[in-house]
Amino acid sequence: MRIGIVGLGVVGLSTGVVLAEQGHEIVGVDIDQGRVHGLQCRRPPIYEPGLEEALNRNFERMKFSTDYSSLSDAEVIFITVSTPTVDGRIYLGYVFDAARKIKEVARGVIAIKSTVVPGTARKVKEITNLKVVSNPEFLREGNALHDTESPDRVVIGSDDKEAGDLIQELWSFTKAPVIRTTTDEAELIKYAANSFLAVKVSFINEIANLCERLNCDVNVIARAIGLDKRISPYFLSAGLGWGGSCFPKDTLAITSFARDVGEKLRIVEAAIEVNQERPFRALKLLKEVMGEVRGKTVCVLGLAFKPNTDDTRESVALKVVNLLRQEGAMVIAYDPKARSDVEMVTLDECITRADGVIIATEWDEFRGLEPKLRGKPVVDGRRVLDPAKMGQEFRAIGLGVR
Ligand SMILES: NC(=O)c1ccc[n+]([C@@H]2O[C@H](COP(=O)([O-])OP(=O)(O)OC[C@H]3O[C@@H](n4cnc5c(N)ncnc54)[C@H](O)[C@@H]3O)[C@@H](O)[C@H]2O)c1
Ligand SMILES: O=c1ccn([C@@H]2O[C@H](COP(=O)(O)OP(=O)(O)O[C@H]3O[C@H](CO)[C@@H](O)[C@H](O)[C@H]3O)[C@@H](O)[C@H]2O)c(=O)[nH]1
Repeated sequence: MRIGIVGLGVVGLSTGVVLAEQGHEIVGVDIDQGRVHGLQCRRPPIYEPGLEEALNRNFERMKFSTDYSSLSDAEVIFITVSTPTVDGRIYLGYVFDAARKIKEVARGVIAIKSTVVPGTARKVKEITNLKVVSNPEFLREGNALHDTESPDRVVIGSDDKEAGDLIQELWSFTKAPVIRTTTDEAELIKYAANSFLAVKVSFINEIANLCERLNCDVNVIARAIGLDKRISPYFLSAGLGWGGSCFPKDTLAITSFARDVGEKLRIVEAAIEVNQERPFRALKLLKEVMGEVRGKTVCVLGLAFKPNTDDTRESVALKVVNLLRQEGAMVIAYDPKARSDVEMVTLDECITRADGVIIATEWDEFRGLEPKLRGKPVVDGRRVLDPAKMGQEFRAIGLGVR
């Protein structure tokens, strides 16, 4: 099948390479000239494990362009453009812009993969007069290709049976359970899933706060409650909180959307509030072991919002950096992949030069650093170190002082 992809970020590219691997012809369109040019030269614009290799393997079946007319004979067109939150509300301008341009050139079925509030697919149908299916994406960055090939479920929201059947057929190779819904329900499923996961992390972070007051370890609590199948062990890692390109914007988008239709999502709003406090928590713990940070050099280990990505969007690590700077500290940082406006140094230099250290992302490289870090004021914000191997000047999220 000839498949169009509009928006070549992590979602568009993962969808593209995975469907190309299944033998489909892919036409990718993006308004970002640099991004398209890089892809034409086999260079992905982002770091995602396996992406460059998959792009090279399937390059013969993948075309990239800034010109929407290349979508003219595509049978299915995925919309995978950004849907940022602006002033606390979802901004759908990129989706509607894509829809208007698709309308000019194409006749295929539109499948919306971007995360959008309920009612958006119906609006895209009004704009384009084409068949529109909501097919939300649940991939995680760092695992994007695996999650696209082997999702836990495929959600297909469609008010037109034939169009829904076509998209269902496209993903049938995944063997994942398929949930057929209305477009509004499919759109809401995506927000309910992300909100639930964000709530789960904020919940364990509140228990972590309590553990710090007591002689308790949140990891012990999380392990024990996670063995209850109804709770499950996933998304129970206490730390500096959730960041990234999805949870922060999606929880804001759905809470403001809910308010607009007359409902307050109190639990999701509380989860946001808990999350906003996380960087302050890191600073509080650091001050406990090194006193005021003014005039001192603090090393932040990890800038990406989570390991195995170079993505720093809404990264809590960067919020910690800003907070340290506001307090008058000089900040240096090390991250295996991510970059920022902070002075970047090697791992060894970061540790040697620092008066204090905060571990902000749980890169594997940071495990086993106890001998190098012992004796320095250290805050383990992601629980990668063994507290038994650290000295007095050590604090960890969710660990009471013993
Ligand atoms: N990042 C994730 O892990 C993830 C997972 C599931 C769902 N989502 C959702 O999928 C969507 C895309 O996310 P992403 O992280 O891939 O985004 P991204 O910002 O990395 O990429 C989006 C791309 O869309 C392009 N674009 C914007 N407007 C366009 C237009 N009118 N025409 C053509 N191209 C246009 C941008 O130039 C950019 O290259 C968002 O709605 C996001 O919430 C993201
Ligand atoms: O136990 C946990 C799990 C996650 N996090 C943090 O939560 C954030 C999000 O992590 P993760 O969900 O792994 O990353 P994303 O790639 O943002 O993926 C989420 O957001 C995507 C975009 O909507 C969805 O498709 C995915 O299903 C959903 O997991 C990160 O900052 C993590 O550090 C924790 O603090 N503790």
